[in-house]
Amino acid sequence: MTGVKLAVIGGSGIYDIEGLEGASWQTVETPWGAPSDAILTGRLAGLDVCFLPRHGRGHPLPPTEVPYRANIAALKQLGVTHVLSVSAVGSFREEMAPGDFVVVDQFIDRTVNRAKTFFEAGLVAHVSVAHPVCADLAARAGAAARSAGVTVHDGGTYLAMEGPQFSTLAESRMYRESWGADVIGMTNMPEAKLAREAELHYASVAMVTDYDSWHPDHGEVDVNDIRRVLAANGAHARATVAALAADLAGAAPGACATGCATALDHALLTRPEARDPALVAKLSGIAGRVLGNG
Ligand SMILES: CSC[C@H]1O[C@H](OP(=O)(O)O)[C@H](O)[C@@H]1O
Ligand SMILES: Nc1ncnc2[nH]cnc12
Repeated sequence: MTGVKLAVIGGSGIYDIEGLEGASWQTVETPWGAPSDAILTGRLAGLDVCFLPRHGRGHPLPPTEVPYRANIAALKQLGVTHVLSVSAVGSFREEMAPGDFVVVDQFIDRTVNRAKTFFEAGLVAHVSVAHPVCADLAARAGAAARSAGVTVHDGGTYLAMEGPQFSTLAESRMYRESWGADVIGMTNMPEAKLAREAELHYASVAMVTDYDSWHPDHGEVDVNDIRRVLAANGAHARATVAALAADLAGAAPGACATGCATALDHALLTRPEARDPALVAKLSGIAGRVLGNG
């Protein structure tokens, strides 16, 4: 297949992927600084694949300090078209049990301390994130996880919190009972929004590690419990990525129904004569398709 390049952003507990042919760690710089770490590139099941450990190898970066813009910009610079996030989450639903994967289809963004857009003063853009994940990539990711033997839930609302502390009991109950969230994590926002601005296909597989703090039989969240579930899930995550790569290599996805690759078509609001030339140049790697400087 031509043109498809898959990136995997590995969350907590996933700092590497195995089996890449010709694997090498590449250092990448972007106009928004360095990404979380070097990026592993190679081929998997016949597909060009990149891997970026979101928190860096050894997990030095807390969720607030992850350089989300640099991460997405670096992947775009490497020619990535499709991004799969693999993340640890707490569950608000009895049936979404530790060990299960939830293929997220909606987000509630409660993060407050992160740069959330590539488009600043001098070039304003408003993309739609009504449908924040690529429906086609999400369906493929769900099928890949099922083929790896995982219990998969198709669809779910991911509440992105700032962290790094876990939620209070009152917050946990509110997110679950009043807000209708299904899972909670600290990283998929603004990542998904930035991926949309960069016209990348983005999907998120949320690996349930705990029941947050609402569940009467499970007590509080404990990082040690999370670590244990993550260790058990590592093989499932790797098998999911391998199956997804094989699927993408075997069937050329056309334009997706979500419109990820054309998100900027009608998004730029600043008139050409009012644009900041320096920002226009800075954005060439993200928005060159519509700015004409890509
Ligand atoms: C290890 S528990 C909290 C931590 O794990 C998740 O990270 P990621 O989404 O990168 O897997 C969660 O969002 C928190 O950052
Ligand atoms: N309960 C939880 N809250 C926020 N992020 C998480 N990551 C894993 N479990 C979590």
